[in-house]
This record gives sequence, structure tokens and C-alpha cells, in this order.
Amino acid sequence: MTIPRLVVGTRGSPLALAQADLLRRHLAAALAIEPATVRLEIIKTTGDMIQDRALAQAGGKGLFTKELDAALIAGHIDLAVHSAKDLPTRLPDELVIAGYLEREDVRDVLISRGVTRLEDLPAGAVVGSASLRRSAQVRRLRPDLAIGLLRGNVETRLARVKDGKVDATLLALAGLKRLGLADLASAVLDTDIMLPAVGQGAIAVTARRGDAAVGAAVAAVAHAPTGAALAAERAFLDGLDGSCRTPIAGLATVGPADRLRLRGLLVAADGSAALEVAREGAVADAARLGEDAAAEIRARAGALSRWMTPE
Ligand SMILES: NCc1[nH]cc(CCC(=O)O)c1CC(=O)O
Repeated sequence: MTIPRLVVGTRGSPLALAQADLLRRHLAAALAIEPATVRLEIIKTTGDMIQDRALAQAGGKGLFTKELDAALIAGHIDLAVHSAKDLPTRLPDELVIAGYLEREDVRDVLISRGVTRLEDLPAGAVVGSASLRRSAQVRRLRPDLAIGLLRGNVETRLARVKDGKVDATLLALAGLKRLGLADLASAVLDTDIMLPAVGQGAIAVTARRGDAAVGAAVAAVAHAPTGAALAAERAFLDGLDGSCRTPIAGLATVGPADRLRLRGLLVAADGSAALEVAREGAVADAARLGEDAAAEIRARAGALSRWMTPE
């Protein structure tokens, strides 16, 4: 099969461009084509323009994807590259997730000036974050810390710690690695104390449903265990969240003999309570394991509004 040219839509942030370039290099290698055959098309999304509010307060879903979806559907681009954790669980009918690149490290890191453990931040220290999931887990571990809203791309958030606007922040190690900034991490947080976001560390590629040529191209670079893990995590999230206002974390890993393990977590926004769930089963049952885990949490949680952050 020959593919004359592929146009990849991407956001324009440094991290998005690094991820798009990674996809471009994977595609070029797998298809034995020149990297220049894969053209990057930068598309600005609503989420890129919101700097002053938590995203959950800005209308929720699809803030980083709507414009890319529209460009795909209109045929302006052939595929779109996303951080999987920014991709809503439901896509427009015309689109599919064609595949995921192999997942990077899933963990969050602490960024601070000199403190190397969350436990060592002094009482009252301000942790900057716009993530409900991170804020709620920090509140649960350290109710004595203050949470300050901190939005913006990775570089902006690093700068706010450096210039003292906040004492610390949490970021995904995957993003730092892809930007060549992993050495700025003060500490890597174990998933037992800070469970990552559904999809964290994975790069998703979306395409038009039924576009066989693009589907085959993406299949050549897709990583099956990552796909199975993401199927479980995304089914878990889809079974729980209708709003993006609920602090939810989830992580699936694929071990020997194609066994998949899923851990899920629902935390009250104020950190006062948490529910954990775990499932293990065959990779082939990934989505069902996720749905099942969500159903258990729903049954135990009562009204989900209790767990949400106020609008
Ligand atoms: N919401 C922003 C976002 N989307 C993906 C990443 C990092 C890369 C990843 O998780 O794959 C980040 C920044 C962060 O949370 O530190």
C-alpha cells in the first residue's frame, strides 16, 4: 500500500508538537517513508485559549479536541494526535481511535524548590494545580496544604514554581520526558499515593471511521498492550463521569500471560473520602473490566454529586 501524504493535526503547545513529532517518526519508520511525507498541521483548540479557570469550570469535555475533530471530519487532516488523557471517552460518530503509541511512564511528579517528598512540604504550602484529581489526592494526603489554581502549559507551570507564585505543583512525568525536562522533577510519586489520570502517558491517534489507508498506517505503529490498558481505563471513566467535575483516577497495566490489572479511584473533591476498586482479568475483557469497576464504584458511592466539585 502506498500512502502519498499524511496530514497530522495537532495542537501547537510544545508538548503537543513533541508528541506529534514522535508519531511522525514512528510512522515514517514503520511505513519506510521520509518523515517529511507526514505533514503536521497545527490547530488551535478552545482549551489552548483558557488560562484563567479550571478546565472543569470552563465547560468540560472536548476542550482540547473539538477543533481537531472538526478538521478530521471535514477532511482537512487525515489523523489527529492527542494526549489520551485529554480525549473525551466518547468521540463523534464519524471518528475512531485508530491506535495508541506505546505508553510512557504513567506517574506524576512533584515539582518544588528543594523539597523532595510531598510529606516534607511545610504546613500551609501552596500546591498549584488545575486538576481535580491531583488536588483531591493532595488534600487527602495533606489536608494542611493549600491548593491554588495553576493553569497553562507545562513550561508556564514550571515557571510559577520557580518564581515562587506557588510552592509546588504536580505534573505528568511523561510530558516532562517528552520535553526533555525530566531532570526538573523533585520527586516521582508512586502510583500508590498518586493514582494517575485515565490515559496519562499515552498518545492517542484519531482518524475517520472507515478510512482504511489511514487505519492501516496507524495499526503499523500502534501498541496493543497500551490499547488494552486504555480500553479498560476509558470504560471505567465512561461508566462514572458525566461531567469532568468528579475527581477520578484509573490505571490499568498488562502483565505476563495477557493479564490486565485495573485500579480505579474516586475521591471527594475536598479529599474527605475516597473509594478504591480493583479488577483483574484477560486483556480480551479489558472494556468489561472497566465497566464493572465503574459499576462497583457507582453502587458504593451513592449520589455522585456528593463527590464533585461545585460548579
Ligand atoms: N492536561 C494537560 C496534559 N495532557 C497531557 C499531559 C502530560 C502528558 C501525558 O499525560 O501523557 C499534560 C500535562 C500534565 O498533566 O502534566
